[in-house]
Amino acid sequence: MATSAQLAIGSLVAALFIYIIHRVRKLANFFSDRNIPYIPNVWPFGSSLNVGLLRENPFIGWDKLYRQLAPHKVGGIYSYMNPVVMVRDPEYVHRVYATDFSSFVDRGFIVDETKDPLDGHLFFLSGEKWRYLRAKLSPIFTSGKLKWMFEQMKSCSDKFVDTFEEGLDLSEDVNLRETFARFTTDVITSCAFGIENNAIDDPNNEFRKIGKQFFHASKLNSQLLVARMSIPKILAWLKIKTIDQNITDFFVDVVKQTFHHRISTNYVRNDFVQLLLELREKGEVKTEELFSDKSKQSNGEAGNEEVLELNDALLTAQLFVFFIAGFETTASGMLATCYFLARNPECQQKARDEARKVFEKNGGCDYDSLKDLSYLQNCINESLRLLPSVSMNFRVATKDYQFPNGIRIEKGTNVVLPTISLHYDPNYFPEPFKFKPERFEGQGPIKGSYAPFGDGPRICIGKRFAEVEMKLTMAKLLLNYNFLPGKEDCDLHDHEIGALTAQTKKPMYVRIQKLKN
Ligand code: HEM
Repeated sequence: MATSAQLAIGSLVAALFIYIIHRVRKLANFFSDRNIPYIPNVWPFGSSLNVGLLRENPFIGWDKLYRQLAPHKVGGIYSYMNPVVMVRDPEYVHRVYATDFSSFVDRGFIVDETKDPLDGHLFFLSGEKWRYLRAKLSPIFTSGKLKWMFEQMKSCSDKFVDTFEEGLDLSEDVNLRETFARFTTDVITSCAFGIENNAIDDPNNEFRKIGKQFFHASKLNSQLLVARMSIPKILAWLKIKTIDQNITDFFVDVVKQTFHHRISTNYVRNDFVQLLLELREKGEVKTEELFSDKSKQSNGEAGNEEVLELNDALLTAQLFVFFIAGFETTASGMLATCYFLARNPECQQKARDEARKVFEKNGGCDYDSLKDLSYLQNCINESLRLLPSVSMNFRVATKDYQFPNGIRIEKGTNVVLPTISLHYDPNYFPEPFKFKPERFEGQGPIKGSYAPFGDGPRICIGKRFAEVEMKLTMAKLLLNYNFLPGKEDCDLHDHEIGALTAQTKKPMYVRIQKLKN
């Protein structure tokens, strides 16, 4: 005879079993219950078995699902057990990014900045905290402020171009990934932390080592990032950290020392540290531009009510994200631009002629003359189309929402905006694998189809900064060097499995020739 304790345990196990079955069925029927076309789950690996088994880069795997979901405007996929809504139609994508932003404010990360001090940054924060911080930080990225710190960037750029050949074998095909990563590390450490770093010359540079460690392409790394967005509650519950402790310690220490030095010596420098100290002291950074970015224009609700204390921990987290979000993406953009210009010599020559004209007219390149490098800008845009540093963007529905075609999703549903897939879709970019900078002339691509920096109020805050950095440096490189194709092409559809930013498995080799001036 079973005792009452055994009966109780038995009932509990049975109840748990029934609950699990119910949950699994609910998840399995998630899309059919809502009449959303979907790619079934290969339980429990998700809609793409290769992605689930860590045999393929998640975004390249999902790009295939994008094509399988044609012609639907909205479709469903599973990331392991988690349903994710993929928005395929550019008009709908634009709604999620911009028009209906108030229903898609967040990326869906769950952070506890009290436990992980570097997690409380703009990229991860949600809701009111994000709104408050974005409104406070936007004035730091205005055109006026970039002009103010342009000299720091220019001096890194001059040094980089002057020493570009050092350590490179110009008689061989060259992979410039590391070269550009060292350069962009120096720019961001100079402009953000106010430190004259020297990653260009020193392969053992501390910032470079930390950057490499963070972006180390491990399968676990990229799965963790996807998991942080698709199953954030489980990760938070399991207390899984995504930033190694030594990285946290490094940044906390660097920022502490820098703040201390600035305050104790009254040293003033045109950089982000200075602006953040101003923000901490006065609660705001004065800006000369009324609408410094899209977040103020379109969400209108950019909060002023203090929901976050602008303390050292919060400011450290922002400097950390400027570093992490700023160097690898920009290096990847420059690498892609070099690679595609090398394979398109006429475009390269046209960009060089334009740069020569601008530099001759102005006796060099100042901040204001960068706007005259419009063809080069189109070449960079086209390179970021063919290899967007960030392959896909994420949002979570922050309210129940109905798409114009009647599909309804509830608050809390994960949404993916498939940047790379839209960039490769011949409906929006005819002959998608041809390098055609002229696509960006006039009206340019249709709304929602092109978003290497995301879009709407949550668009990349460093877009302008990155564009200035890339344009200035690419122009100078083109005036001094000719880029030729390497022997082997890379495969745009085969990315490193664990890379957080886009990274083709075969390197993007180029050949470099010094120009006789
Ligand atoms: C070519 C270079 C870059 C690319 C391609 C890039 C791309 C992106 C993308 C796709 C997003 C997500 C936008 C969205 O969800 O709509 C983003 C967000 C962000 N980026 Fe960048 N980025 C670049 C450079 C930078 C730089 C230089 C910085 C800082 C100095 C930066 C800081 C940030 C931050 C803080 C966010 C979060 C913004 C928010 O949530 O409000 N990025 N970036």
